[in-house]
Amino acid sequence: ATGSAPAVPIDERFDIAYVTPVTIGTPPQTLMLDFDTGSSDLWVFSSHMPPFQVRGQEIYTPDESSTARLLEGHTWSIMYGDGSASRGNVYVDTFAVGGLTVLNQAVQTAQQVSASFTSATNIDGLVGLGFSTLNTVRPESQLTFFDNAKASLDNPVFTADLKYMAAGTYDFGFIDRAKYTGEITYVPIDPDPGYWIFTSSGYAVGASSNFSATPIIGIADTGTSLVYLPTAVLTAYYRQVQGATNSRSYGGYVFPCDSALPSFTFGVGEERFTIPASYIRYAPVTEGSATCFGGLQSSSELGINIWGDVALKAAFVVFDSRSPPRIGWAKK
Ligand SMILES: O=C(CNCCc1c[nH]c2ccccc12)Nc1scc(-c2ccccc2)c1C(=O)NCc1ccccc1
Repeated sequence: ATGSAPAVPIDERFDIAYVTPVTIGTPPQTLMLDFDTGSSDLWVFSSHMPPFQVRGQEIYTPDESSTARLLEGHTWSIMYGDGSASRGNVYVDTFAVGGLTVLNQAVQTAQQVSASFTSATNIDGLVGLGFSTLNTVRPESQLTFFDNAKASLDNPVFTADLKYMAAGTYDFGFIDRAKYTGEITYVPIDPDPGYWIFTSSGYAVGASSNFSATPIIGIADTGTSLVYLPTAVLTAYYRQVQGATNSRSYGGYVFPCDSALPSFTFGVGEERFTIPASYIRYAPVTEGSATCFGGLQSSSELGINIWGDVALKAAFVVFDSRSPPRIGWAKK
C-alpha cells in the first residue's frame, strides 16, 4: 500500500504549521492534523474538553463512532519545549489518511490543552511521526500511525515535501521521483532518543562559498516552525544583517523587515541545501510591524538543535525507517 496527502499551511501569511486532512471513526469524522516528526503522540481535540478550550477546531467525538473502543485505564500527557501541553485519555479507532487506513489506531483524546493550542484555531491535533518510544500513553505506550501502517506499506518510508506559503505533500510507502531533482543524499539516524536526529556536515552564511565544515547534530522536525541552531552559527548569520538584535522582549533575533538578508546554506554529507532569505524573513513581530522575527533562532535554551519547517521546505526529505533508520535529502 501507499498513501499521499496534502500538507496545507494553517496561515496564508506565514508558515506557522502545516495540517493534513484525516478521518477517524465510523462514520468518518474529518479533522485537520499537524503531522509531526518531532513527537510520537496522535492526539486530537475532543468532546471530552471543556468548551472554552475549543476555539473553532474540529473535535473527535468517540461516542459517535461505532468502531471507537476506550483503552481502559490509559492516559497521556505531553509537554513541548515551548511550554505548550495537552493531556487526556485514549481510544482505539479506525484512522485513515491519504488513502491509507489503519484499524485500531490509538487516538489520544484531549481533555485539556494549553492556551497556545486553543489559539491555534486551524489545528485539530497532532499525528506524531517520531519513534514510538517517545509515545506518552501509560501504562502501555502506543504505536504511531506510521509504525502501525509500516507492514502494509510497499516501502517502510515516508517523505515530506513542504512548501513556502503553499500546500506540499506527505507521501507514505513510496518515493515520488517527480518531487525532487538529482540524487537523494542519505545520512544515518540515531533512533535512541526517539527523534529523527542526524548530523549536518556544516553551514555557510549566504551561498556555500564560505562553507564551515562543522558537525551540527539536530532533529528533522516537521512540527516545529523555525530552525534552532548553536549560538556561534546564529551570530555568524545575523552579523550580516543590518539592525539585527537578539531581543529579550521578543524572545529571539529580530531585524528591520526591509533589511537585506543573506540566504543560509547547510550541509548534508557532500550536498549543500540553501534556505532562501525569504524563508528567514519569517514574520513581523506583531501585525503590521516593521520589525521582523527571524526564521533562524538560537538553540542554546533548548539544549537541542532543531531543523524545523524553515529548513525542511528547502528540500525533499525522506524519512526511511528501515534498519538502521536513515534520512535522505534531495533538491527540488
Ligand atoms: O515537539 C516537537 C514538535 N512538536 C511541536 C508541537 C507543538 C508545540 N506547540 C505547538 C503549537 C502549534 C502547533 C504545534 C505545536 N519538536 C521538538 S523535538 C525536541 C523539542 C524540544 C525538546 C526540549 C526542549 C525544547 C524543544 C521539540 C519541541 O518542543 N519543539 C517545539 C518548539 C516550539 C517552539 C520553540 C522550540 C521548540
